[in-house]
Amino acid sequence: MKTIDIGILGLGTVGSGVVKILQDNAQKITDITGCKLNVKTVVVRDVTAKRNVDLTGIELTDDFTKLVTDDDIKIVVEVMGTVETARSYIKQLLNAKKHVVTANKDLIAQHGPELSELAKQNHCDLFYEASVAGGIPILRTIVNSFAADQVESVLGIVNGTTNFILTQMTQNGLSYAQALKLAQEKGFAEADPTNDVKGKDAAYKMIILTQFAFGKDITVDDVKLEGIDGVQLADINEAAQLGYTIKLLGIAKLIDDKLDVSVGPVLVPSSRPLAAIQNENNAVLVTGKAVGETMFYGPGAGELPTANSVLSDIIAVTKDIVLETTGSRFNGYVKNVALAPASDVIYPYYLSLVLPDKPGQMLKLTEIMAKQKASFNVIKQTGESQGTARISLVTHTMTEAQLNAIKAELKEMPEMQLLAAYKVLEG
Ligand SMILES: NC(=O)C1=CN([C@@H]2O[C@H](COP(=O)(O)OP(=O)(O)OC[C@H]3O[C@@H](n4cnc5c(N)ncnc54)[C@H](OP(=O)(O)O)[C@@H]3O)[C@@H](O)[C@H]2O)C=CC1
Ligand SMILES: N[C@@H](CC=O)C(=O)O
Repeated sequence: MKTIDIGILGLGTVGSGVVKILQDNAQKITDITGCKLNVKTVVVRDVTAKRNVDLTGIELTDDFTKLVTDDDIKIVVEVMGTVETARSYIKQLLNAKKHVVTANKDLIAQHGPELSELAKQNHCDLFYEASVAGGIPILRTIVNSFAADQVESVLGIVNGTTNFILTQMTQNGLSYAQALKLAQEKGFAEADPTNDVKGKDAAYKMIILTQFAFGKDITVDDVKLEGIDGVQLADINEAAQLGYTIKLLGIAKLIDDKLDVSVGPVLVPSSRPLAAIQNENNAVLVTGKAVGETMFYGPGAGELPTANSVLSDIIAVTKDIVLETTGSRFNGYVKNVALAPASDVIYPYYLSLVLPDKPGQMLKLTEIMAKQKASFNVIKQTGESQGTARISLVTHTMTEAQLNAIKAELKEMPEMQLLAAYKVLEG
C-alpha cells in the first residue's frame, strides 16, 4: 500500500486536532483513499513546550527547511498563522513541489491569487477549506454544488468569536470583556483578537467567499467594514424589543450585476433561523438563481471542527495524487464584476443617537432625514442621562448614499451623537 508522508507546520489548536483525527480515523482514511497517511514531521516555534497529542514516531522540530528538503513529504499542512512568514514558507514548499493545505484566511485573502498561480505552475494542489467558517464545508460546496447555478448572494455569520461574544452578552448578560476572554480560553479567537472583534477576520472570509461565489478577486479595501466593539448592551436590548437579534454578518450580493460586500453588525429578525445561530457556530446562506436560498450551519472554529475541514483537503489532495490530477485550482471560476456604487445599495437601518433632552431636537433630526428624503417607521426614547436622551429608530429602506449624507450632516452637529447605524435584514 502507498504511504504518503505529511508535514505539519504548527501544533496549536488546529494542528493538534489534525494529528488527533489522523490518528483516530487512520483506518477509515486508508479505506477511502487506498493510502496510508503518515505524519512524519511537525514544525513548531518551541520544541520544549508541552503538547497534548501523541507524538510517538513523529519528528518535532523548529527547523522549517526539513519540510522543504525531505523528498518523502508530499503534503504540508500550514496551521501556524501569520501572513508574511506563512507566505514565504508556502512559496518555498510549492516550489519544492509539495502540495499545501492551509487554514490561514488572512494569508489566502491577501495573497490567494499569487499562491494559487504558483501552485498551478508547480502542478501542486493548494486547498484551504478550513479558512472559511471552520467546520462548515462551504468552499467545496460552492465549487461543486453551485457550479451550474448563478449565485446571487452569500451572507452569514462567519466569525465564531464575535458570534460567541454577542450570544453571551445577549443571553447571559456577560460584559464584552468577559465574553472575549472566554472565547480566547476556548481557542476560537485569533492569537491577537483585534481582527475578530473589528470584523477583519470576517472580511477576509468574505473575500474568499466572494472569489468562490462570484469569481471576483477583491481586497479588504473593497469590503465595507465595521466590528462589534461599538455594540452596546442597550442596542442588543433595544433590538430584542423590536423583534431583532444583532449579529455580525458578512454580506456579498449582486445588485443589478454589480457586487456589494460588507461586514458589520446587522439587526436580524429574531424569527429567522440566522438569528438562532449561537456561540461559536457559523451559518452561511447561499442564494442561487436556480436553487433559491440554502443554508449551511456548523461550528465556525475550534480544534476538531477546523481540523476536520483540513482533513477533507488532505484527502482531496491524496485522491489527486493517486489519480495524478494534482495542480487544478481550488476554484477556477473567474469573472470581472464591478463594485456597486453607494447609490445602488439599499437597506432599512437601525440608528441609535444621543440628543439634548430639550424640545425641538426630534424635529431637527427629522428635518436632517427629510432633506435626504429618508423617513422612519419606529422611533423610541431608550434612555436619558444628564440632560441628554438616547433614542433609537428604524428607517424605511434608503440607499447607502442617503445614509452617508445623514451621517455627514450629524457630524456637523456636535450636540447630536450618532452611536450606531446598523443594517436591518428584512423579512
Ligand atoms: N483556532 C481556530 O478555531 C481556527 C484557526 N484557523 C486558522 O488556523 C491557523 C492556526 O490557528 P491556531 O491553531 O488557532 O493557532 P495557535 O496559535 O493555536 O497555534 C499556532 C502554532 O503555530 C506554531 N508557530 C507559530 N509561528 C511559527 C513559526 N514562525 N514557525 C513555526 N511554528 C510556528 C506555534 O508553535 P508553538 O506551539 O511552539 O508556539 C503553534 O504550534 C491560523 O491561520 C488561524 O487563523 C482557522 C479556522 C479556525
Ligand atoms: N477566530 C476565528 C477562527 C476561525 O476562523 C473565528 O472566531 O471565527
